Amino acid sequence: MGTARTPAVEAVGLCLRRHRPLRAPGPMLLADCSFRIPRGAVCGLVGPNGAGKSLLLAAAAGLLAPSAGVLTVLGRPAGSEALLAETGFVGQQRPLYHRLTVTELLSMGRRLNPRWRPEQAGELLELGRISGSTRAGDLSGGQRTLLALALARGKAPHLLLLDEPLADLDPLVRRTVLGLLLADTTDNDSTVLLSSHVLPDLEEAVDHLLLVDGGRIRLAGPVPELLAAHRFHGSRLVRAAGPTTERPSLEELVVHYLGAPTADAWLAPGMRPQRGGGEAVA
Ligand SMILES: Nc1ncnc2c1ncn2[C@@H]1O[C@H](COP(=O)(O)OP(=O)(O)OP(=O)(O)O)[C@@H](O)[C@H]1O
Repeated sequence: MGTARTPAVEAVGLCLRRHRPLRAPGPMLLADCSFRIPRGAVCGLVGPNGAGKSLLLAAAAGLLAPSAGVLTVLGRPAGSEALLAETGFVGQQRPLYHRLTVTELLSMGRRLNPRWRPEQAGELLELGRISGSTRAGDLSGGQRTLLALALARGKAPHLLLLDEPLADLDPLVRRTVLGLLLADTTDNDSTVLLSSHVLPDLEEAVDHLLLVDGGRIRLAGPVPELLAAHRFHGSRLVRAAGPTTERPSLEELVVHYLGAPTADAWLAPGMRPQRGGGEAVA
């Protein structure tokens, strides 16, 4: 495990190409992404459909190898074996063994994970009124999401990577799940990186934001810093500090950047990776 100052996730010049065996290199899916997410953050990952959010999460989970650049998770190269116990990943497809019951899956989680916390898994199952004897394949979509989240959270991981975990949860459950994840950052010393298109939910829960578009990082920073660096000039959003009354909401800021795909990227100083001597990567 890294020191307290080691970022939870750090990418320097991260590139990912479409893999095309025995053919010329495929198109670039993630291009020269550089950012750092500090420990303890709840970081929202946003961007349009096809932006590269799932790829970034899968790369951090060690499921896709970078074509170039460096991706470090909790101070180790992404994909290191030691990170298996330290990270929890819930992919968009929620892969579960459909023929196994909830109890069997939980027992597998307990046997495979040295820091298994049954109560952390149990809280999420209760939210979905999920019984242990049900086969995973017989659960509803939202219940399957809660089971996948329970298996990831039960590991008490130091980094949770969640791909659209809120999409099929009802509003009350969504709010409760976000509250639990937020509490985990203190109780478990964990960091959460979660992708979502539901901006009002994110606005309440996240303290950091990463906006990806076309495989590139467009915005990265603590939410208060991002908002303070922009202001409304009449109805136009401009990049300049101003009084709090002229600052955009998180949703307005994200929508502005999505509608202006050629606008320069803005990375808060604390989210730029540091070179060896502490110099920030531009
Ligand atoms: N396994 C794969 N092989 C090749 N290309 C892929 C693969 N998965 C995704 N892509 C491509 O990479 C790009 C980014 O996809 P990704 O799934 O990361 O988008 P996303 O931001 O998560 O989108 P959404 O919000 O729609 O889920 C898309 O152009 C997609 O076609």
